[in-house]
Amino acid sequence: MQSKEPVSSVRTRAQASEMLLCSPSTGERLTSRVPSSPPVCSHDEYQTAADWLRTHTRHRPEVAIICGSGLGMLADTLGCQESFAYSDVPGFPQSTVQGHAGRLVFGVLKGKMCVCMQGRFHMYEGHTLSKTTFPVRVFKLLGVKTLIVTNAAGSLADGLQPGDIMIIKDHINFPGFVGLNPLIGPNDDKFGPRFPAMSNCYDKELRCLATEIGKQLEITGLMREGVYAMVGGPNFESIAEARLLHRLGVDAVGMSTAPEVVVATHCGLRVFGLSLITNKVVKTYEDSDSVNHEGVLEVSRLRSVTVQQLVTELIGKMDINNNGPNDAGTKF
Ligand SMILES: O=P(O)(O)O[C@H]1O[C@H](CO)[C@@H](O)[C@H]1O
Ligand code: HPA
Repeated sequence: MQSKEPVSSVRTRAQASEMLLCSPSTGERLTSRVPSSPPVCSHDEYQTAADWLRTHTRHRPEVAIICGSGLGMLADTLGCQESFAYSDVPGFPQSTVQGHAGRLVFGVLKGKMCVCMQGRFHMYEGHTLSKTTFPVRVFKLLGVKTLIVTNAAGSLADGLQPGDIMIIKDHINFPGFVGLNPLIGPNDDKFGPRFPAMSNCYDKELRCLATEIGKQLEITGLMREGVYAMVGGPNFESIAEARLLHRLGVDAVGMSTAPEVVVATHCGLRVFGLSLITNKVVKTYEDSDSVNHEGVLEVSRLRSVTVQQLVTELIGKMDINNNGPNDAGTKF
């Protein structure tokens, strides 16, 4: 049966969900934004940011690095630096989390042109997933071929201790299970296919290379491969949640990375990821320990030089022209 409601009073889905965010008594807006996937950024928005950066720097990066909590010092190692505050780059959101400076740093590392995000965006900050992953597509438009993601994470695996480095072999994108995926919305065919495979999203060759470099740096005792799981945050896990993750085979848990990697893989970037283990996730009711962000930042800073050495050597030794198994050819 057809609705008799006049067209002008038919609410769009966006208007209806907007109304749910208002107080039923006063009509006052209760929150500015919920982290659901749409609205998505348009191709023009990514292009505008990329064009702006091209006109403001002569650097043409081939490698992009996203620094996790407390790991921003990685950017300080770049030579011939040029940097921009996120607030100056069109379309970039703002970093709101301590330990994420909010600067985009261009420079050279071991002869390779790099761009480094000193601070990332998280879904729990209230950014849409499209905004959370915005820089990744901008990097693609700038000509980046390889993305290196780093994060701070809590360990569930018995063999992983605070200060250890976990090379990410695979991830579980828990928000994606409930429809919080950065690729939701109309597919932008210029970036990649509607249904991208995720079975090779952490490049095997780069993982092997990192393990070899770990041997040369004599840090193999600190390193192992594992599965990272993204949860929405911002609260840390309850004990029951920690036990569930452990039973599911998760080695380390954090509140980032998976959306960036999904978007990078979708547009054919080769990805390397590592988690710096900053804490053990509390799994027993007898354990009186509890995690906090300050402790996470402290461990990150203590290990940042080692992470820096590993990433620097990896960039130096990686073959920039090998785009890995996900590259279907650049469309720009
Ligand atoms: O994943 P990164 O950005 O390293 O940060 C991790 O550290 C914060 C919690 O201390 C969370 O944001 C978690 O995701
Ligand atoms: N849980 C979730 N995110 C984190 C943790 C953790 O224990 N440590 C650092 N980021």
